[in-house]
Amino acid sequence: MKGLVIKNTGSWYQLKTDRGELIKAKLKGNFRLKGIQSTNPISIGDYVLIEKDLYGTAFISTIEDRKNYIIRRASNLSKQSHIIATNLDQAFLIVTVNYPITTTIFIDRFLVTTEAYRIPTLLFFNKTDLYNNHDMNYADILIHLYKSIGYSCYKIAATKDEDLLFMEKLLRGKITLFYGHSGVGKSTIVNRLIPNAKQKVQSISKHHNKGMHTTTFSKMLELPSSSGYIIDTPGIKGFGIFDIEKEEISHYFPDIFRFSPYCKFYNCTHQKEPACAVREAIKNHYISKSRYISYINILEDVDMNKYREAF
Ligand SMILES: Nc1nc2c(ncn2[C@@H]2O[C@H](COP(=O)(O)OP(=O)(O)OP(=O)(O)O)[C@@H](O)[C@H]2O)c(=O)[nH]1
Ligand SMILES: [Zn+2]
Repeated sequence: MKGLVIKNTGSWYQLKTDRGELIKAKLKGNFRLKGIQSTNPISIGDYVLIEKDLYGTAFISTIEDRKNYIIRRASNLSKQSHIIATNLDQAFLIVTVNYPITTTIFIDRFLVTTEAYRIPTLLFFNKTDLYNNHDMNYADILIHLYKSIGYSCYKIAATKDEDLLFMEKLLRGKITLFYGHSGVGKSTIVNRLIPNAKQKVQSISKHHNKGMHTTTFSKMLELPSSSGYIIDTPGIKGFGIFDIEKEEISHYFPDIFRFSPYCKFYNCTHQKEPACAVREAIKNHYISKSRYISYINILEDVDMNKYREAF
């Protein structure tokens, strides 16, 4: 029997089988995963094969190859990673230009991660009902920028039924990761799309002092009207990209990567090298300065061999 892992409690897994049943399963004692060193060999989003023993207990025997995955370092000191989710079809980045402010560095760090993991990403500018003229103008500038790079962008308000209906259509039949700063409205959106999800919604003032490295087990929430799933990531403040080379970072900035083949040096990092086509493109406004600032920001982390949460 085949199953999709939709919840991990640490000691057992909840699966949705290909027959549509919900079952609990355990991991076989001798189960080993080749490849990534991870604190959790099985993650939500994994497709697994299940065997039942004589007593009817279900065991996960095999895991199918993953299309992609998203990870973070298990803790600051550890070299091990923690897989947050696998086999994602898309990611929704929820952004607000105010209440709270989402910076372009935050947006770009997330986009680099999803580019690296080849996860299509859509941007949703939420809380538009609260925007004044200035907020709306700024949102439009950002939307213009990110659309020109190739990302779909939408203005929404979690309070508007038609916006939720629109989101729901984009979620149908897909596994979607929700991500965004604390307080941008992820739980509000999830609760309205999935009325029995009961994701905690907090007032803005209570959003401080949330534990950054508490190991939360993410879960997949099934949409009532379709075969889609949402992965909410409460408490997770960043993902990481492991083993990335300096020269590789610009590959995950499509707008910068477009120009880098024309740099004099094939391994140009677009900082101080002569005849750099990327810096020339910035000068001529083909690449936005804010994107270059984010690029340098990530480069500096790699330079210092520093693993920082991706944003
Ligand atoms: N006016 C307005 N308020 C919203 C909107 N979306 C969310 N809110 C409010 O913003 C606050 C924070 O929303 P949450 O849904 O808890 O935010 P979150 O992104 O889930 O935050 P974390 O769980 O900390 O990651 C709540 O008070 C919501 O009612 C919106 O579109 N318009
Ligand atoms: Zn260059």
